[in-house]
Amino acid sequence: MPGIVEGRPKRTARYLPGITREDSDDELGTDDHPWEWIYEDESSEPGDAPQDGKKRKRTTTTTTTTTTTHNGEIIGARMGSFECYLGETMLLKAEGSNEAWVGIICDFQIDEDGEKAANFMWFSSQQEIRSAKKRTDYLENELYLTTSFDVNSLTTINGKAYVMSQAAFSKKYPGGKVSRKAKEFGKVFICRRGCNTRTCTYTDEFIWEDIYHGKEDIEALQEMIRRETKATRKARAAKADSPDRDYKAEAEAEQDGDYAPGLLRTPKKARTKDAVTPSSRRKPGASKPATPSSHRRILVKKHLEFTPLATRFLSPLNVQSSPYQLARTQLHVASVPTSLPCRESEFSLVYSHLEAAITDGTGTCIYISGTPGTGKTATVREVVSHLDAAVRADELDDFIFVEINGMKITDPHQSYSLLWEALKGQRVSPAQALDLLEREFSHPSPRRVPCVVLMDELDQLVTKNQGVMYNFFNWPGLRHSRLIVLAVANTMDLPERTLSNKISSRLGLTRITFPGYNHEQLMRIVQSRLEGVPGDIVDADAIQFAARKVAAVSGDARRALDICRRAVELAEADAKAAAANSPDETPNTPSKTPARKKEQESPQKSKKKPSAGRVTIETIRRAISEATSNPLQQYLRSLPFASRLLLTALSMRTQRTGLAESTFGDVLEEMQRMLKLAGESRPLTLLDRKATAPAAVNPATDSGLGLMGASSSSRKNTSQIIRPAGLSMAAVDLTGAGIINLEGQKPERPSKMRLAVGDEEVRLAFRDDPEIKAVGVIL
Ligand SMILES: Nc1ncnc2c1ncn2[C@@H]1O[C@H](COP(=O)(O)OP(=O)(O)OP(=O)(O)O)[C@@H](O)[C@H]1O
Repeated sequence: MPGIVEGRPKRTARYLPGITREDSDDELGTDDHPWEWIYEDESSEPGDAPQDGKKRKRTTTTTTTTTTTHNGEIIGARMGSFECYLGETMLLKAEGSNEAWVGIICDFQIDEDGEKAANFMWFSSQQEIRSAKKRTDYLENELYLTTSFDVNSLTTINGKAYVMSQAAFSKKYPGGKVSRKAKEFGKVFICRRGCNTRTCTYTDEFIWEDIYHGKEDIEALQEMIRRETKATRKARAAKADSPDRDYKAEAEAEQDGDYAPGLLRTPKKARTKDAVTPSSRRKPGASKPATPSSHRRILVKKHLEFTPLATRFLSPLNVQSSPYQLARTQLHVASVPTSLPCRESEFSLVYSHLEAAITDGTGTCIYISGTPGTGKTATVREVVSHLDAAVRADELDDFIFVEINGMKITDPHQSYSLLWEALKGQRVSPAQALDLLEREFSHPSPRRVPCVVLMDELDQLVTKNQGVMYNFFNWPGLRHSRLIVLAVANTMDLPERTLSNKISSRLGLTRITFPGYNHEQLMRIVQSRLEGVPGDIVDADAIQFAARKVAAVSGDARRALDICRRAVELAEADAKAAAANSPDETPNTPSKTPARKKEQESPQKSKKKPSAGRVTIETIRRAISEATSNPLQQYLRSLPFASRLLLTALSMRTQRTGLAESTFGDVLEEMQRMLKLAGESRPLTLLDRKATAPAAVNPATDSGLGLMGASSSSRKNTSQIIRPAGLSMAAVDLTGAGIINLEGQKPERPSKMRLAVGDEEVRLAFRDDPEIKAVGVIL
């Protein structure tokens, strides 16, 4: 097991947070003995509570595969003269951490690493309970029994712990303290409550000696804690009232980790978390995932009856004085829509994966891919905000959320620092953070709150050795991490390309692909953004026209929204101009104009609506042509062919790989590929106006910088060339104009290059370029 102390525990004083305790090496002795199983002898009584200190007849073995030679169950383990039994309370410790844990042995088994291990039911100290729900009445050495289990190697055992009620403690230690000289100093704890540490809910007070006598009580104890800590959770409150409620079935279905008391009694095969799929781990009573359009009522705790003025939220309807302003605001890509039409199934899928992982306390990695503007980020954020609402409504266990955007950090390694800060609130360097995260995720910590990480623009987090991507994909699979990674990228195969097929298939990513929107979907998206805008200022066919134009190219909602927003601006300007010409016309209320009134009263009579102040097909056309005739577009279109081809190849490469950065050599190869395809499908009509000496070069056989020959001998007549020097010059010119960023003064094959303008600008500029089309490129 990574990170856990192997072999002998260290002889150092260790502390349970807030509770001083001694190291227990004295109990385990100083010699390195192997751990041996202790089997129940047939003549011994099954289920004796080991805490009573009775000795039983037993047999032992040091091998892990000889269970068949023993008829009895494994009831304990021995290292030298130290023995521990099922149902006993133990102290455990972990390397690199000051923490020590107290847990009850529920089961012996062989762990995933083939080591002798035990499944522990944990106690928690009050320091480890997050949030403001900490109790204020805790005692110095008080522990809360939790519903969390964890399998740990026996080598982490550090001695025995003694748990008792407050009354028993006072009776045994009338002075209220365990003497420093006593053997059990630092190992005696009071337990009077159970706690669900992830929801921070507590059971009523109990008397430890009444409820726990030994291993036979574990199951009932678990059920009691689950029942009592759940009773305050609204989603399950109704169930608690049901007389038929089957706590045992629930307890089994809701196990943290894989342990179900009574189910796993032999060490023959350690169960792994992969044995159960996330969907089959869903609780029978768990709420169904909400879809954005389901409008599920989320019960949010209400503490105050009034909202202080300073934090009152005003609806845009109250602050937007005109329908145009409202439409512009709602169509803006930065505005957060109330729902995401056409993404219901993707929302459900992401929601159910996340809900299951948070509930089960497991890690998972979901890889989300799709072309730009297909709602990947918006959907994930929507899911997280619904999950957050569920937490606040006590329907879901608490979780931490952190967003890491590859575009917003200067160095991919900063992701480590961001994650550590989200987990612990401490700022450390990336190298330190990596070290701390490695330790954190490889150590058991049953109280760990699940962490959801959105890694957006993943392609920007690619590093030379792919360390960042590998770690973020790998950590969720570590048994103790409770890390849920949502990796968002534009291409489906980024993990395979950057990490190799072998590694990425081992990582077992859950993949969700977001397809581009078709025109009907884009129409619905725009229409939903215009809901509540008074005045009917946008024609339905105008929306359809915009949607069709965008769907034909990209299926990008961002682009459709941008075009429509610009069209609204144009219509608003028209309305203002019309109002200036006619004092009766009020630009803010187009429907109140006499012409509009008449038109609304008898729509049949006036077939053609007056366009001033409305968004019509014509307005959309203007918006599109404006977008395509801005100075950047004009500049791009006026570039020489070599530059246009270079940019096209770079854009193609960026789209194909999902990586913003390519080398000059990669881009040349991309051109070679394009030309080869074009050469196969149609005669080339490449023109390099700067070329002085046309020459035929076969693109299929030529390589390197001389690849730009256009044709084989059969197409000699149409062949033109672009010289390597032309391409290098084009790259230098484009760098100077700020269109691309290029590493170094002069392009070499390994020089890195990337677009410094939006990829969509390049596609827009050259989409209808006849010479680019002739190369067979469909942008
Ligand atoms: N189904 C939808 N309904 C409403 N708005 C949407 C929908 N899908 C996308 N949008 C809007 O389109 C814009 C782009 O969406 P988003 O950023 O989620 O796309 P993305 O797929 O993450 O793109 P990129 O890969 O470029 O980051 C946002 O303003 C978002 O609100």
